[in-house]
Amino acid sequence: MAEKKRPIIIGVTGGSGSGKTTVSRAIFNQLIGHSIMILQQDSYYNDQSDMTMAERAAVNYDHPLAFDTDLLIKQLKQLLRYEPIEKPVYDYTLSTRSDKTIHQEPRDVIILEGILILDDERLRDLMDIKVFVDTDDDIRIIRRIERDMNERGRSLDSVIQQYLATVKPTYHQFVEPTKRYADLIVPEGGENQVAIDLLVTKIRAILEASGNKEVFDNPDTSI
Ligand SMILES: Nc1ncnc2c1ncn2[C@@H]1O[C@H](COP(=O)(O)OP(=O)(O)O)[C@@H](O)[C@H]1O
Ligand SMILES: Nc1ccn([C@@H]2O[C@H](COP(=O)(O)O)[C@@H](O)[C@H]2O)c(=O)n1
Repeated sequence: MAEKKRPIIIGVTGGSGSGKTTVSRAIFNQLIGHSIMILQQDSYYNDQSDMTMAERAAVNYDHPLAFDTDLLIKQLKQLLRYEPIEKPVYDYTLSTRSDKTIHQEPRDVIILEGILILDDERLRDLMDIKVFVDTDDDIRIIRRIERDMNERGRSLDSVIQQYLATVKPTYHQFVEPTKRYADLIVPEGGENQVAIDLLVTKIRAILEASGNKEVFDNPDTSI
């Protein structure tokens, strides 16, 4: 009996500021016209609406327990059955989930991106390709300072304090060790065109092997 078609999941991980989002978007952009989406693990940070801002500021956001991984797995399984999901929306300035959700239709290719997606065996087991974006700590902290001050409403002091107290030690405790689960380790992130081309070629091959050569005339270009 022919195997039932199912979406493929590409996991893209690495430390904060390593270039995960850049790599994911580069893959997405090369496959526009195919049925593809990006799902960010950050959308699945725990809802903390019952906590004070002081309590939220004390949370370690780089620890596996900061995420609602059960919800992420539940929604990934829905997408794998070609069912739509109501994706949570995370607010970094308030450090909690917004009361809005985004309706997401299923797609043939799911790029799952986040710092701890390879830490949980249940998530690893759902992935077809696992990628670790490898970027030195000093480059990542410089990028993070710029990003958190410009986009996440943080002060320089708070970024440095958080980096030294939790981001850096937790990266070395939980994120960096997941490199051993990766099929591909990508130095230089979004600038590594060879790695991105290899990934896109592999994804196209998987899609063709599964009889999925669908290309849309009016592609969905939103991420
Ligand atoms: N290879 C690269 N060279 C220079 N800047 C990069 C590179 N990759 C990413 N960046 C920049 O670094 C910042 C963080 O990258 P991003 O992809 O958002 O990282 P992550 O998703 O891992 O936190 C962004 O401003 C991005 O434009
Ligand atoms: N309320 C929060 C939630 C998360 N963070 C930090 O975000 C980082 C993960 O996002 P990337 O896009 O950088 O991969 C993670 O390192 C958390 O420390 C936060 O600061 N506040």
